[in-house]
Amino acid sequence: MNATLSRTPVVLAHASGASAAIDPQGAHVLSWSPTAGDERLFLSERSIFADGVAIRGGVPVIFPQFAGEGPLPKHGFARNRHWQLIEQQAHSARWQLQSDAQTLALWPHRFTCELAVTLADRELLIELSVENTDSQSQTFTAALHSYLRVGEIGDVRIEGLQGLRYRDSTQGTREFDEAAASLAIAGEVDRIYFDAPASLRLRDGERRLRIEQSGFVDTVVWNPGAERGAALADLEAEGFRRMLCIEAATVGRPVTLQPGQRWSGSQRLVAER
Ligand SMILES: O=P(O)(O)OC[C@H]1O[C@@H](O)[C@H](O)[C@@H](O)[C@@H]1O
Repeated sequence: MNATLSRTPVVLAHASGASAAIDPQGAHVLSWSPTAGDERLFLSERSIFADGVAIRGGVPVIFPQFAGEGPLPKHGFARNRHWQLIEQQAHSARWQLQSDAQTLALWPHRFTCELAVTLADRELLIELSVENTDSQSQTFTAALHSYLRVGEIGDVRIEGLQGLRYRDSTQGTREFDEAAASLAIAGEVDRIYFDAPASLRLRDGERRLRIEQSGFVDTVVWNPGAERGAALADLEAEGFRRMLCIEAATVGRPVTLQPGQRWSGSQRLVAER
């Protein structure tokens, strides 16, 4: 990674009072407040801001491999690369990541990714697109790995997952059907919900967050729990209590693009209360 590249975050602001900050490494949203003082994303106090090191919190962009679903380093390489800022306005900005010698050495496919971040009144929209700029087809998995800030993990509930098939990654590849209309998080949770709905709701005390996705077909729910959380060197003590990842993802059915084809997926966070 080029150490001379600036890591100064881009700060966006909207007339409604909303703000967001995005690090050029990974085009990584670090912070989103729909109103002043109401931070909705979790960012670990122990996160390491070194070039090429993944940030613990915010919204990591996962491409071209989700977790350990292939031969690449965990979660691929997009989150560890410097993205080029290609457009910036007061409340929106767009970054680009193109294949280069380093990405081709890891994954032999030419591509152009774009990430657009747009603030609106009580809303944050994150849109990822991938274009196959190669002469061969390419297949990938991807996610917007959002770390949502919560008051106390034991008190939150996720609505909208009932009836979905999921893979419980804490039990290898075993699959189950979600029975809960309102899912509580007790201990480590690491699940891929297949064919997820376009909208979920997170209840967190008085706060309500609507989580919408399009393009991405799955939703990942992850919290490391106490034991695994303590083993993450870049997560502060008891940090697992303050975070819940609800990720717009495409894992179960990877995307295949023919030369010249483009795929896009988005996640929209709406602070209802
Ligand atoms: O520690 P990392 O590489 O950022 O990954 C965090 C978690 O990311 C989640 O998306 C995965 O489902 C988990 O299995 C993984 O542990």
